Amino acid sequence: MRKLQRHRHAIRAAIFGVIITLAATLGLRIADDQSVQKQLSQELTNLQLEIRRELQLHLFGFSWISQSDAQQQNWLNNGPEIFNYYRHFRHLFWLNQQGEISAIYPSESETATHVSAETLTWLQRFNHGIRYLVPAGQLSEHPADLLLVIPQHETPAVGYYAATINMHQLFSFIALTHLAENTEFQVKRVDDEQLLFSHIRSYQLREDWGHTQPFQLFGETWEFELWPSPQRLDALRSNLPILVFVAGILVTCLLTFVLYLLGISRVREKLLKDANRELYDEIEEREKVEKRIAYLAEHDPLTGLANRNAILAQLERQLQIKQANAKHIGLMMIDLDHFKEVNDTLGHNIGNLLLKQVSKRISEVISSPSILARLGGDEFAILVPIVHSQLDLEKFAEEIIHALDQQFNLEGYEVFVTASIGIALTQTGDEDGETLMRHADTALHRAKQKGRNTWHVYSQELHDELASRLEISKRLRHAIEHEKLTLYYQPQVDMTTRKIIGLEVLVRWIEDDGTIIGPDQFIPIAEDSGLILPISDFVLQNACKQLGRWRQQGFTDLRISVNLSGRQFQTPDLTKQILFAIRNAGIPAAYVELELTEQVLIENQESHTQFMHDMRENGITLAIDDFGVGYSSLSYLKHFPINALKIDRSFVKDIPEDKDDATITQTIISLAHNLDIGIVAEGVETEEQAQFLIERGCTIAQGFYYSKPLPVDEITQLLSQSNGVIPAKIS
Ligand SMILES: Nc1nc2c(ncn2[C@@H]2O[C@H](COP(=O)(O)O[C@H]3[C@@H](O)[C@H](n4cnc5c(=O)[nH]c(N)nc54)O[C@@H]3COP(=O)(O)O)[C@@H](O)[C@H]2O)c(=O)[nH]1
Repeated sequence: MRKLQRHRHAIRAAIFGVIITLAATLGLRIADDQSVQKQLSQELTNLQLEIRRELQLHLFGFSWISQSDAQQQNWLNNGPEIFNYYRHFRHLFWLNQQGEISAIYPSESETATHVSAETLTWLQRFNHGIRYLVPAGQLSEHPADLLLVIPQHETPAVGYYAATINMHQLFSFIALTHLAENTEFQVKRVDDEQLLFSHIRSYQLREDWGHTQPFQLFGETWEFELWPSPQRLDALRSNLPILVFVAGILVTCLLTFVLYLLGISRVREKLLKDANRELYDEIEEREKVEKRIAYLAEHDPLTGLANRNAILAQLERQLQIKQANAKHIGLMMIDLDHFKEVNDTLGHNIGNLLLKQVSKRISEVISSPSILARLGGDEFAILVPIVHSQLDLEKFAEEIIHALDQQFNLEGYEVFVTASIGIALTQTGDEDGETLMRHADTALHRAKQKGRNTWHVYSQELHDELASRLEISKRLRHAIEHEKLTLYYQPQVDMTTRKIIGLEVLVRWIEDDGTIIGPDQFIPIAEDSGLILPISDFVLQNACKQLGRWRQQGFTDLRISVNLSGRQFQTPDLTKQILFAIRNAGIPAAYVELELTEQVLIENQESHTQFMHDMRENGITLAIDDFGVGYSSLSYLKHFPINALKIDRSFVKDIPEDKDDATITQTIISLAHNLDIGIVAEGVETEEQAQFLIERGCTIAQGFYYSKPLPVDEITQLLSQSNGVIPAKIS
């Protein structure tokens, strides 16, 4: 259908062309046929005229003869001459008044001797001297013959001059001399349809092409008829209609073909145009994509800021062309504190809004030629190409922290966010961009460690410290693999009876030379490197097994407290791991307590809540370590199934002298009582501290006053002595 549509002009031209050609051909053919009809009619008229002329000739000739010599014998004597000149006479004869043929030429002719009375009566009506042309009737045996009669009623001649005309011969002569070739001709009498003459080879076209004309005689009417044979008709007809038809068809075909070609070329043109347009669209699209790729290669799609690649490239450039008036080039790395919680609790859309607004606020603080970039996630960087002193950057960092200090309104949510900032400056001028980035990142890490919402400047000391941490990390891995870790236990004592009721498990690293490295020195490094996981597993497994041994020795009331690291919560099977250790050791879960710091607890509240419920369901107790130094909000206490709070030793250290610490300690004890959970004081070192705590209702404590952390042998010995009651003073 579409193809037909495409070639509609060619189809129309073909149809119109054929119609016009046919119409023209038909019109010409009709006109031509009319002209042929006219010609045939004219030919018939001419034929009749010729016959008449021939008859007239014979009539005049006969009159002249009859008048020139009225003697009947004489003109008959002139017969040969007359026959020679007027060739179509058949007979000349004289009829007397009685109707008898008294003389005839040629004399040997066999004809009737007299006419009938009827004919005679008929002849007698003719006037004297007037010529009559009538059918020969009984005076000739040839029905077509005519009779010329001139009545003579005066003497010496009384009778009739008569002559029969051989009409067949006359017709033949006329047909021979005046009838066109291949033309059919006939003469018949109208009255009886008697055929008088025929010059016919074919009747084929008679019906359609026959022309008739009457021929009036005295007494009867003949009809002349003429029509062409097919050959004559072909000859008569003009070739013009055929030529017009052929020419019309040719022109139509040519026009149709041209329009068809035009149609094809139009289609091709359209296809070409479409292809061109598609190509242009594609090129345009590709250019857009390329621009987008180029843009994305240097920009962060969310904030529109420069990205890591762009700022690194800028940094490299600035390092190369360091300006004369700049002492240093600075790089600040900014990381939002606890951004993950915003994402987790309010969703990614709000998280994205926050990132946009943070980037806006920081942009408002910085000025040219500094460049702000988003490195990814919640991490931003600022390149400061001209730095006169470190102090400038420290002030700048403060400004940024201050700018973020105000709440963010994000689709109805009020969100507070702080940032940690790592600062790095060029010192030697030999630093490359990657190094400066790494330094800023290291400083950022330190700022986080410092408690977040602060900044830290990268320094050689920091570098050395990190190098040392790296070294420790390597040695620690080696120590874990070669079982250089051991467990110490610090008694938790009922201060009223001095009886050991539990033991906190504390890990130690014994070096080959016997040096004991405390967990303060390696736990943070282990947490950073992930080594805390195998360490924690080692501690838990061995502590449970040791409790199992002690229980076998009869210390069945004893409870162990094991510290959990925040990193452990990132392992999916922590619950399984703990339950396995307990079951593997064959100890009741109720004698195992897990200690978590407030900080660990607050991070990932949801997963921790589930974990803590799992623990409680299995009978394991939970204590909050270092209570009071972490978060100001205490509402989380409602949500977690906690068994005990451990008052941080920083509050215990200066009681009872320090009124603030005394108040805080008192408050924590009251809080635990009100919540109906246990309370343990950490770091009790003096009798006064113990007394203060006991008087305020805190009876369980842990501290050097009762016992330092001890290896398993010493603890076993201590437990065995005095049935687990701590002597007044041990050192
Ligand atoms: N995740 C794990 N953390 C562990 C593990 N073992 C220890 N730790 C944590 O390391 C921190 C340091 O522990 P440590 O050096 O063993 O110090 C403990 C005690 O020695 C110390 N303490 C106890 N009483 C006193 C005292 O009277 N004075 C004083 N100056 N120090 C005292 O306190 C530490 C125990 O504290 P806490 O855990 O908060 O109860 C420490 O934070 C350990 O938690 C481990 O296996 N896994």
